[in-house]
Amino acid sequence: MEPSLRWIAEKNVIEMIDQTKLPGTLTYLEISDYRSAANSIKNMNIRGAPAIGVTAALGMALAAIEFQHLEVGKFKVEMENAARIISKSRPTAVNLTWAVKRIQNLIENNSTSSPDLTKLIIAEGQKMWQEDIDTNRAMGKHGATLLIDGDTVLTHCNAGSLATVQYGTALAPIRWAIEEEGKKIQVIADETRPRLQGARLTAWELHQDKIPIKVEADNNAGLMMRKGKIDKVIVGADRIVNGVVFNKIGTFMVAMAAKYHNVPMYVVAPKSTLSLNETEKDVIIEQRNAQYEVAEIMGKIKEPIVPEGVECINYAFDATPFELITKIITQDGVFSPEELIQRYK
Ligand SMILES: CSC[C@H]1O[C@H](OP(=O)(O)O)[C@H](O)[C@@H]1O
Repeated sequence: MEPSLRWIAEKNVIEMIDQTKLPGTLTYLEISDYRSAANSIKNMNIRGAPAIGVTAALGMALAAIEFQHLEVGKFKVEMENAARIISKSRPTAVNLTWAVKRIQNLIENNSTSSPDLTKLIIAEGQKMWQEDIDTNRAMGKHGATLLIDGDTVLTHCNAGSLATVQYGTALAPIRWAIEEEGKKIQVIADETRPRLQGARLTAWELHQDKIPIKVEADNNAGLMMRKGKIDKVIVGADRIVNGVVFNKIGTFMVAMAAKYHNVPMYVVAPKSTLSLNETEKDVIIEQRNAQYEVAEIMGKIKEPIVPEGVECINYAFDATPFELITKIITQDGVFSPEELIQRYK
């Protein structure tokens, strides 16, 4: 699976897979300014917590290029404005603001010229791009210790290569178990209404990589566990706060079913997704366009599936309490939720 985004140094642009067009067509967007980078996150051309984090950092590099002709005081003012616009593109995944803050810190800590700051920012964005891949592979190796030959693993949404620069978070242990350890793993992907990241993206990337994949309607998850057809659940995360994992809407329902059926529930997330000084009340759960996503399925159907005049509800994430989580895997290892707090708080 190729990277979901890359920096094209010869042209100073971000090239990204346009995920709104998958699985039908593989097309690419060339992003040449920071406002377009912010829009690509908001419109979910690129999505997934780590992927939008790196996109945000490279979006800041595009802003620096645009304003490097200014004297450094004015350059910094423009960069603060760019940081604000990029940061507000989506509210829930903490990787976005984490990435922007990392670039802002670099600007604050370097009293040099605008062109030199620009070079530093581009280099930092490229460094974050590579760090993401290395982190994902480390999580894959750690998480694969939890998988045995012959496992059937349920996943929800897409926390794969397309949700990161490459290799994925939740799908990383599956990739590692298969590709590095030769284990046979069957993946079941929840379609994941309303944006269908499981059906459209997880199925596409795993099928591309010849990893056994089946798609189920979201409501099948509980019965599949009751029938003993699911050995483990692995999901990603958008923000892990003290006591709660925020992830794609529907994760909480899957976690409850897993708890009821004693199916291990694993969350895979890099440290950049941790925000342990926060609690649930601090987190904004994104609400997206309900008519477009719920009633019209992003324009993929001939007519809405909801009667005209009937309002739809569309939270994009939900909150899963630690008591429903068996293990959380980061690049440092495998932790119980309690061990995670001890390690990182
Ligand atoms: C490793 S991706 C984490 C997370 O991001 C996805 O959300 P979205 O597709 O809305 O960006 C999903 O919640 C994944 O689990």
